[in-house]
Amino acid sequence: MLKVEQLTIATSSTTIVQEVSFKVKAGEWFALVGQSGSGKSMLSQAIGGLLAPNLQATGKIYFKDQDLSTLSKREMRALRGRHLSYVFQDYQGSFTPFRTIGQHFNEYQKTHGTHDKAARKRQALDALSSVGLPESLYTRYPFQLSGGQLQRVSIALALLLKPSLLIADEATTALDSVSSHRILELLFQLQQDTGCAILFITHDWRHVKKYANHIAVMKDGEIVEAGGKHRVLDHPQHPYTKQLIKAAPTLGKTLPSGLEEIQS
Ligand SMILES: Nc1ncnc2c1ncn2[C@@H]1O[C@H](COP(=O)(O)OP(=O)(O)OP(=O)(O)O)[C@@H](O)[C@H]1O
Repeated sequence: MLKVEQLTIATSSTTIVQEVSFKVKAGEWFALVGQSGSGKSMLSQAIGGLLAPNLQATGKIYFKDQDLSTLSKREMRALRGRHLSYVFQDYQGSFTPFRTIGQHFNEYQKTHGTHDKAARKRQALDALSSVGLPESLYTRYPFQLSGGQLQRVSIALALLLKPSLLIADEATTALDSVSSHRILELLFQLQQDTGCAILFITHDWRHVKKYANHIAVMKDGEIVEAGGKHRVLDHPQHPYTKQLIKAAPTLGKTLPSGLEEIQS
């Protein structure tokens, strides 16, 4: 579904992401972990054509076998939202303060071609209830919602058009642990329901352990190790992966993945 090949991202003076390659399969929960500043967000932005203008990307990104570098800005905009969407850590920044939640849905739906007004409203109300929110929030303003509710709305918007890939960049970092747990359970449920793949960027190994199928570990702009969850968590090869896992006491004393040892 997503294939990144030899992707390098640089400014005129510094290389930030260096020759990164990986694949995300349909329906998979792919976790990208690594220290702050290692280039995870930049990588995720490059996939959707969202890099800042001072950054240059080289290499190839294929989404469903289509080379994204061949798409025009317009085609890329159409792809975002419909086939590939994002949930960001800074969910507040995705909302315009003096527009109701309903208006946010409306605008998004119009951009992506749902022309019938009644159908838009019905779809938006259904989307709110799919993320466990009451329909009454439709007429509220973003600042009248809690952080957890607002992040639910951004998930509802991100999944509205049933994308096949959702990029969740530190989606729960700004939430308290109860809200964060609920949001992840919701994402997991929605992933089961819709079959979308998730590229999940996180610092939190508990979430990796619980939800990921596949893990890639990033350090200083490079993927230093990647593999299935069991392999990476229980039998890490790279010293940096070993160090990160060791520093995550919440993984417990049994096998870090919590799975049974593989019998060879
Ligand atoms: N537009 C930009 N121009 C130059 N450098 C940038 C730009 N945006 C980000 N950076 C730098 O690129 C590096 C990688 O940033 P990025 O946000 O991808 O890291 P990250 O791994 O996602 O970190 P975190 O986990 O803290 O979110 C950082 O050193 C950051 O300061």
